Amino acid sequence: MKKTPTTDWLPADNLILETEALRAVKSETNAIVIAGPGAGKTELLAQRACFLLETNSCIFPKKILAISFKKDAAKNLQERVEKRCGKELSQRFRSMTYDAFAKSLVDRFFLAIPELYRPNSLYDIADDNDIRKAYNLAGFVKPSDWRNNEINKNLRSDIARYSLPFPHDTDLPTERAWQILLKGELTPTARLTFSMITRLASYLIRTNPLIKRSLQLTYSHIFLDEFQDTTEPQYELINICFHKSKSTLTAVGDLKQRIMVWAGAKKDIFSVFAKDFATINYSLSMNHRSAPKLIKLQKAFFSRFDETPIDIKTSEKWDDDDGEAFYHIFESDVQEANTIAEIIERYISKGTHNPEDICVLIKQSIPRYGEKLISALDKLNIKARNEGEYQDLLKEELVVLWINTLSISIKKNASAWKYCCDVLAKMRIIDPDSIHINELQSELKDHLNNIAYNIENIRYKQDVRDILDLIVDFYSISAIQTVFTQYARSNYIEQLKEVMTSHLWNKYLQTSNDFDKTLYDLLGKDTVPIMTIHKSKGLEYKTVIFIGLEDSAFFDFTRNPEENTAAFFVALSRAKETIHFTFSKQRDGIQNRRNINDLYAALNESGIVKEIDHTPSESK
Ligand SMILES: Nc1ncnc2c1ncn2[C@@H]1O[C@H](COP(=O)(O)OP(=O)(O)OP(=O)(O)O)[C@@H](O)[C@H]1O
Repeated sequence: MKKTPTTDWLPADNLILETEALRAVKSETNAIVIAGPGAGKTELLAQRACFLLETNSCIFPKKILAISFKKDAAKNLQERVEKRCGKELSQRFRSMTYDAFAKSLVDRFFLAIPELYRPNSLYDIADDNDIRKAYNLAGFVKPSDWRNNEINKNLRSDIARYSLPFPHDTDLPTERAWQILLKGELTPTARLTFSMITRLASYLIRTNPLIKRSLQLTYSHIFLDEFQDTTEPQYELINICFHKSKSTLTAVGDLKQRIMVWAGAKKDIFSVFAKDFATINYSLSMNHRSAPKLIKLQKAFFSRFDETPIDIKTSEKWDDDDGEAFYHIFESDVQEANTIAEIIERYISKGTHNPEDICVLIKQSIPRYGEKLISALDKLNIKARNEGEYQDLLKEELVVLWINTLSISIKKNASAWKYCCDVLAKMRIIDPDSIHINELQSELKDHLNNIAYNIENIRYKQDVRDILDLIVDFYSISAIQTVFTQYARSNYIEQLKEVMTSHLWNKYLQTSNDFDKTLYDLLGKDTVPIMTIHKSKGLEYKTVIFIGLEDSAFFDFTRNPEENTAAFFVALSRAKETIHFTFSKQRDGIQNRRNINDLYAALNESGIVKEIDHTPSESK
């Protein structure tokens, strides 16, 4: 294996890293990298992976484990590393979500879980309904309370707070609910939330020193992305797995983007981690993403956070006066939808933007803030959709396999063909460069003909389901479960099949039975993404349009100003060149901007936001 001396190593793709970033990339100790939006935190992790693998600082055959929150973030990082340092080296880089990491431990070492805590069967993922029912069966929640959101939230966090083993005399209801969910007393199968799976994984590692040892021997380096959002159960797992080990941990994050405290993010995570793992801290000062004027806008928010502000530098690719921000005032959400749709149409028809370059962001409810805009865009023949519904689905390995296989069944597509051949070779344990690959390819071609025939004969929704089954049968369910270990336990494959069947069938009808267009639409091509701020984390767009800068969108601003300000900060920091904010005087009643006055104060302080009042002059 070729090895680059550490002194000769240069960042991949000729990227220039600021001094602190380069130090963090080459760090030999546990480290925290704190940096604002667009500073290149994700890029830094990709470069560090290249450094460790290319210089063999991650000594062969040891591996790197990268843990993110969202499936798309984990997948993007995996792809970035593969692109930067090639297929062979990147085989020693494993990027997954916290949920997938915990679940893979529970699934792989299922029988090592002590009997009392072992799920009774293949388990499903529990939702709020399951949790309520479990507490109810345990005698602690009345069905009449079921519709109370606050109760739901508390039950979910009680379940998450409960660390194993039993018993905790102080919380018998939760202990009983745990047992009900674990042993499938509600349904034939056990139902677990991801926080329960994470607690189970921690308990498994705590009670099995050999598994812990093998984990530490496998992974010499651990990356933790978006560290500011780490919850207590997640930190417990990381700590149990790697505390006092020889593995080196690198955590990257930004306190200004901490928007998951409501979901249990640990507020003192950086200081606790720094103490437990004796970290060296690095701080980055570049923003590679946003134009200078938008950086000015972001800076106006810095004083709102409990963090020492640093002087952010912009990329040299911009001119000083690049970047624009607009604040629109509308009479009603109908006027808002029509005007914003026209603005989007102008961007697209001028040729400066593809639909995917524009992102519509909403604080919470897409039906309330986005539906009218979707209809107004539809009238202009512009597709827009709630991207959050597709984001995770489209990153599922099995979904990627389905889509690629379907796509090469109907027309040539070199990258999809290569993907399917590579996966098939892996499943059949055949070297892609050996002569046996020809047999495998002709087997795949026969199968594709069969699928193409079935696609041509789709009449009912069931036909779509059958095609997905056909594909699973061809690769074989056991091979899928071996290569994509996340499907090893639980009936997740069945759930995915149902969701995919519905999406494909609906789009097939919408596209007048054109299966090629069906796939194109499913992938969100030529479509304006609409999503909540939480779904936009880590993403970036040429233009961002934030709908509804109003009190009711930030309904708990007064109680929780910091997290709400952080949410707004995440939204505005997704934009590369332009951002629009809207305020509508009428949206299901009169809207105000009194409680969120501080957000407006910051926009004003920046001195760059242009106000456009669209209300008819008689009602101003
Ligand atoms: N050293 C660099 N030189 C040039 N461009 C870079 C560099 N590092 C990152 N970028 C680019 O800047 C943008 C932001 O990078 P990245 O997504 O890694 O930032 P981040 O710190 O993770 O952002 P956020 O926290 O806002 O999600 C991306 O388009 C990335 O390709």
